Amino acid sequence: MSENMSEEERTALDDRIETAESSDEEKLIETSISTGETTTTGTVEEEIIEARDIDAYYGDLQALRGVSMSIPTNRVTAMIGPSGCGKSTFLRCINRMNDLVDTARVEGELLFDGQNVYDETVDPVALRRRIGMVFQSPNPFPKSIYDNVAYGLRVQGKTDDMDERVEQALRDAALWDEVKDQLDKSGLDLSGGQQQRLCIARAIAVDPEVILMDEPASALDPVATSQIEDLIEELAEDYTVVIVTHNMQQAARISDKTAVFLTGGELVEFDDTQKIFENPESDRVEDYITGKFG
Ligand SMILES: Nc1ncnc2c1ncn2[C@@H]1O[C@H](COP(=O)(O)OP(=O)(O)OP(=O)(O)O)[C@@H](O)[C@H]1O
Repeated sequence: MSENMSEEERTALDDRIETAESSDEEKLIETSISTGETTTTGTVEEEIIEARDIDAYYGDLQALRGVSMSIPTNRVTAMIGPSGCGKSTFLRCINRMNDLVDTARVEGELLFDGQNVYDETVDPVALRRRIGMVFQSPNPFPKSIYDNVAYGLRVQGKTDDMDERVEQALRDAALWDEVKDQLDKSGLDLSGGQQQRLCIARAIAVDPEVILMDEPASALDPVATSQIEDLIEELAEDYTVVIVTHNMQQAARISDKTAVFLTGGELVEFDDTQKIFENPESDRVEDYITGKFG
């Protein structure tokens, strides 16, 4: 419980806890005092990532302008907005993938689990183990299904119980039943949707805390897209998922929080998904959501 509460606040809180009907409600209140934020729907969430005033540049081009937001733990957070507004750039700031672009530069603070990922002491490779990524086009390695999943585990020296770990990752990615009898088959011989679930299995095999997804279903047909959407919702029980999507209906269907970026790399609104889609604060967001532009 917070040390900085006034006597009055403490008494008010004690009253609330006493009258809370269930122990779950008590837990909710407790969480709000330690780290959480109360959302527009009254739920309380812990945050795992906090962006503070992030500016990002590619050479002279400014791709993000003063972006600040807190991303809740074990939820799906969607980034939407018109083409070129900086959604992918923001996603790639989170696990420092932009380091791989020579001209890219990031200013501001991006806290993950309380530490600025841009601190000199942070090893980006170790960071990316904790914050995995799934890309737009499925990109399995030209290896067997088994080896695709085992790859990251071997790199990390986690070679004990390998068969169990591979199976678990494939199960968690909702692919096991389809591939369990053909684990030696090349990952490239799977369908597009299966390949993307294989990439998700590869990402989760190394047990990250956060999974970043950059339009993970945009190259897939409607059935495969729906499977990926179901999977994303399931993954959020164990992982924090941050997804960039062009598809507003997809964001509305699967995300808990939505960030709306508009042209010029500005984050215009960030809130509970329901609020963004039903009653946004900003007229520009309203126009975007209702298809008046973008
Ligand atoms: N590697 C790069 N080098 C130079 N400029 C880049 C690079 N990547 C992105 N940009 C530019 O940065 C801006 C933001 O791009 P970003 O890909 O983040 O937008 P986005 O909202 O994800 O777009 P889309 O929805 O089309 O994928 C754009 O003007 C883009 O042209």
